[in-house]
Amino acid sequence: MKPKVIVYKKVDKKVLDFIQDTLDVTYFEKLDSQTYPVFLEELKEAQGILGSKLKVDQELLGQAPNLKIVCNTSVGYDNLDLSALAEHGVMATNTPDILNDTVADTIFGLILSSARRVPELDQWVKTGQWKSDLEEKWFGVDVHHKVLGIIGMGRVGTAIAKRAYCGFDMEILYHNRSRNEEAEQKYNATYCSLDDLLKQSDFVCLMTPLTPETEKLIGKREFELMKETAIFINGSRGKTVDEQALIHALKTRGILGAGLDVFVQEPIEKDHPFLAMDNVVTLPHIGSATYETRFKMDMMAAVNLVAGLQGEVPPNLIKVK
Ligand SMILES: NC(=O)c1ccc[n+]([C@@H]2O[C@H](COP(=O)([O-])OP(=O)(O)OC[C@H]3O[C@@H](n4cnc5c(N)ncnc54)[C@H](O)[C@@H]3O)[C@@H](O)[C@H]2O)c1
Ligand SMILES: O=C(O)[C@H](O)CO
Repeated sequence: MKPKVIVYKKVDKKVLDFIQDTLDVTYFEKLDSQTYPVFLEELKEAQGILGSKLKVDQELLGQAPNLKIVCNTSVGYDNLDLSALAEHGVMATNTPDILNDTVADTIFGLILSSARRVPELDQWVKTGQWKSDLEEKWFGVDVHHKVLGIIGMGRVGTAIAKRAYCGFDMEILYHNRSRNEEAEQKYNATYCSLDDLLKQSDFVCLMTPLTPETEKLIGKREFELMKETAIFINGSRGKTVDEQALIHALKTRGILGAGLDVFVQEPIEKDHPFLAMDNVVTLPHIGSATYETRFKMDMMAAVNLVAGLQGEVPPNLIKVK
């Protein structure tokens, strides 16, 4: 008998076929109020689950007595309680590296669109306001030859540094848990303290995982250290930033603007202050959301699932420190 698994996100047929070759799949295109109770029922038998964002904690694991592996289709795994997983003897995997370039492209989209005010000007043109030469009040700021500060110079951070250095002649500062030789040697990145990075950067880009140490890493004090002309970019997780402090910094022009792919609450509340601010560019957590990359992430998660349930070490096993 094939081991039972649950896929709880929409995946390409090729991914589903690959899993079904060796495993007995229950498939939910999404989890919502209708499908979640059925998912919980199936979880009692499931040996593996594949999907994203689901909070996997003591409570969920308590309802999954046969579970052996949880395959996240994301590189970030702050939705997983690693110590609870270890306690229950359940493996977990993620999808690193294959999304680096796609996410770095998204981050550059945010940098460019906030610096050159693309969404604002798009609306200005489309609402018929372009009737004469552009007035100075609509000008943006340059990106090229500016200073980019990257907090979290890991896999994605390094791909951002590559674009900044090779494509935009930017000077790169970074702050990280350890030195990143590749970024230093290939992209001339300079390691510095968090405070020096905040004081000197024209663009501050946050790309750390969400952990107890990085929760609200950037708050009132940090925004006050930034230049009044700085643009803040968040591609990590919403909770790495104190959103109230960011709102204050933006409203009081303590910083020039922000480009955000992630929020404390996703989807964002419809009356959230960011949505009424011209100097904020918002994206709906689309860092890796291209057809090509999402397909590769799903297939990578599927390979992990199959390997884990065939008694192999899954290629992207998350190590519990
Ligand atoms: N917006 C998106 O769609 C999207 C896409 C991919 C990744 N992400 C987020 O970005 C994170 C990073 O992804 P990655 O693949 O580059 O991970 P990574 O592990 O390769 O890099 C993260 C870096 O952050 C550093 N770091 C961790 N804690 C730190 C701290 N307290 N201070 C300074 N640096 C610290 C680490 O040293 C590491 O170099 C993910 O965990 C995820 O949350 C978001
Ligand atoms: O961590 C990731 O891979 C992205 O944020 C998608 O969830």
